[in-house]
Amino acid sequence: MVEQIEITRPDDWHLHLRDGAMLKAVAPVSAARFARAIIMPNLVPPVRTLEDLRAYRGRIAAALPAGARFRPLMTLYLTETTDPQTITQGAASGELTAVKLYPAGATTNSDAGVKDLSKVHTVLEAMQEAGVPLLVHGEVTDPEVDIFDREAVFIERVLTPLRKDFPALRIVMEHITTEEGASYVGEADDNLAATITPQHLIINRTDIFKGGIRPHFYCLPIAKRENHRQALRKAATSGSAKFFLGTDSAPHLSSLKECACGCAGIFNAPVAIPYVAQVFDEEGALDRLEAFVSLNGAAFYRLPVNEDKITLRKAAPDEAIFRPVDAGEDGSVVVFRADKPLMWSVAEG
Ligand SMILES: NC(=O)N[C@@H](CC(=O)O)C(=O)O
Ligand SMILES: [Zn+2]
Ligand SMILES: [Zn+2]
Repeated sequence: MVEQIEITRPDDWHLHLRDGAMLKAVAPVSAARFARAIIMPNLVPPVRTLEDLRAYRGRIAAALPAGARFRPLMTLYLTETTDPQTITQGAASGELTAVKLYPAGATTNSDAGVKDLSKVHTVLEAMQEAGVPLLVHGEVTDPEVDIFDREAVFIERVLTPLRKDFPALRIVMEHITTEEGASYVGEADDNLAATITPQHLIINRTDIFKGGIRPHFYCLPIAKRENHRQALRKAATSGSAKFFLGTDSAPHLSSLKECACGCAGIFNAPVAIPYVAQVFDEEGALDRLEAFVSLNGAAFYRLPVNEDKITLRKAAPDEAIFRPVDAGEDGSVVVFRADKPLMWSVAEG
């Protein structure tokens, strides 16, 4: 029985760090565990220009503890007025790692997103040309489409035509939640990859309503039926280089989740790696954990693999890991906790 493993330090390929007091509260949490992270641009207002991007990168740097070696990989929020030159310049200078597509209205802070994809064709051409990946929140916003079907319908209505129009564009389907998503990505060419979150490997839609409504299990895309969770576990542990960890750690004040119309987003940064280790252990795939959390994402983004290591141990973590994170005078953020006990912890690193 494996009791301890050493792996290359992980990266987080989908992270919300927010701004202001929240940024100060959560940036050190991710920096303590991950070497790098793709920083989501859905601030209010969003990160739309290279000036916005530089200013945000500066605020992130200022929120990190002295001596932290964490590297934020910056992204821009795609809008119908994004200038293709911004892409070309950002790619050339190395400041821009990726561009995020939010269908307008699909998720938290997506109002400034794209309503009509034909309006961003020249931007997508510039991205394809410069090798800048497009990260997609893959859900349609058509109110007629059931919330549990929005990802599968997105693949059919948006992703397939998009890939046909831009065959050389590198795309990450963020936080996949369905069997359809996993098999579509698994069967596609190497220009398409997907991130998977810890929570979608752990909870299904029934868990959201177990014993009452559970706002801290609510995120978008919403967790689906058990067969989908099983398909995601299979994809993550398959060894396929197309799947990698994106925590989608998305902090909201507990007051904004525990209310009549709670926000979508799960904060998991303190526990993401231990929970993913537990999933891989349960699936008998600990030998593939490093690929999922530390190697596959770097390969897709054409970045070097991290040099330092971390050690994971099969032992319950200190209870403090679940303590709500204080976000200043506005309140605190509840940490994701599955109903099943967590039996893995980060021992060193
Ligand atoms: N995942 C979520 O439920 N919420 C994210 C946005 C997103 O990643 O869709 C957030 O910014 O809160
Ligand atoms: Zn999203
Ligand atoms: Zn997200």
